[in-house]
Amino acid sequence: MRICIVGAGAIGGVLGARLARAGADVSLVARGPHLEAMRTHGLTLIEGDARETLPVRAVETPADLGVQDYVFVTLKAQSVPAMVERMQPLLGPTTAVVWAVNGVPWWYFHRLPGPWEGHRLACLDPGDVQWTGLGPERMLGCVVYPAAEVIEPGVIRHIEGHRFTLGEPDGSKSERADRLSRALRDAGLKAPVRPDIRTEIWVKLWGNLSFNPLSALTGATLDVLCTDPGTRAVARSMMVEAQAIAETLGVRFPIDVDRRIRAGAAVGAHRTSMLQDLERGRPMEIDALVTAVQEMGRLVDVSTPTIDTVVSLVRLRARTAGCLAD
Ligand SMILES: NC(=O)C1=CN([C@@H]2O[C@H](COP(=O)(O)OP(=O)(O)OC[C@H]3O[C@@H](n4cnc5c(N)ncnc54)[C@H](OP(=O)(O)O)[C@@H]3O)[C@@H](O)[C@H]2O)C=CC1
Ligand SMILES: CC(C)(CO)C(=O)C(=O)O
Repeated sequence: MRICIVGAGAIGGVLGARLARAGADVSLVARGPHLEAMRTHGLTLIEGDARETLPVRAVETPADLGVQDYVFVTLKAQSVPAMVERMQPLLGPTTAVVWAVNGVPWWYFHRLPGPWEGHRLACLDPGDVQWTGLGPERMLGCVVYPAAEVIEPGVIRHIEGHRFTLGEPDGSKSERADRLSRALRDAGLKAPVRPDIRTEIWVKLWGNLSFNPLSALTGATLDVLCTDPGTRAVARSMMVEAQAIAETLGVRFPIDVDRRIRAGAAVGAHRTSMLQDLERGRPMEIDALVTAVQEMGRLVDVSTPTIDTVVSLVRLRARTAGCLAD
């Protein structure tokens, strides 16, 4: 089974190191000093007090690798369109593309029974580049629960979490999802296959759509955002608006907003990935995490006053810091 990880930074690095350690046929696509470090010294994974360096196959050009059985996308959402053409040599007729990216996926409405089946979200896939170039039928949903960080080139700190929940967009039980789940389990990760991946996406997204922009606006860590009465109230209102959108689209949340906020607080003094991107002067993942939810609100006629306010504030924050993705 040939597995490729496109965008092997923090999350892709955890996956790559775990799969390589388990003896899987895995290749990593990366760039810059991080790629050079992995080529020269191997990929170092730090988990708690354990530090291990593994030899990995790491390349800059996907064409060097040929057709794969599974291609994990672990890029930030806004980096994917520019990679679509370069990914073509990895894709054969049966290749599954595992969408391990936070936020609303561009294929959200693919095979979603109901009036919006096949609808395209403009802010996520302008010009349908991903829809045409990757193809929604290749997509296997994946909700990423671990937290990780590239602390220096070639070195990943896996902070917590082991679950990569998988699911087919049409909710079917498939051999490709089961096979990948077994491979991830063999690598010591948790990879349950769920019949309703969109519910999982929304539960994770609840936190990202509110905590991430609020952290970028305030500089606060999760524990503070979730307990300060002011930011907690703003996050809660955004989550309630998002819940109304998701429920209109048929999602039934297995937990309530307050439990989700408590789970965020329990992560502790963590700087969200959006805050980290802002601090490092990197493009912020605003559209997949927040703007797409606003766009879905317009689609299903649910008003989103708090989300609208936060979108405009965080976009301006990103623009003034030079961190607005193109
Ligand atoms: N980190 C975390 O704790 C969590 C992240 N997520 C989600 O997972 C996804 C991945 O995030 P994360 O791993 O943190 O992101 P990272 O930025 O650490 O990893 C992405 C990697 O892709 C590389 N890259 C970007 N463009 C290209 C290109 N054209 N060619 C080759 N390499 C490229 C980046 O390189 P460069 O650095 O040079 O840009 C980077 O190394 C995101 O959607 C994120 O929201 C989900 C849960 C937790
Ligand atoms: C906070 C965390 C790790 C989990 O919600 C995350 O997804 C992010 O920082 O973007």
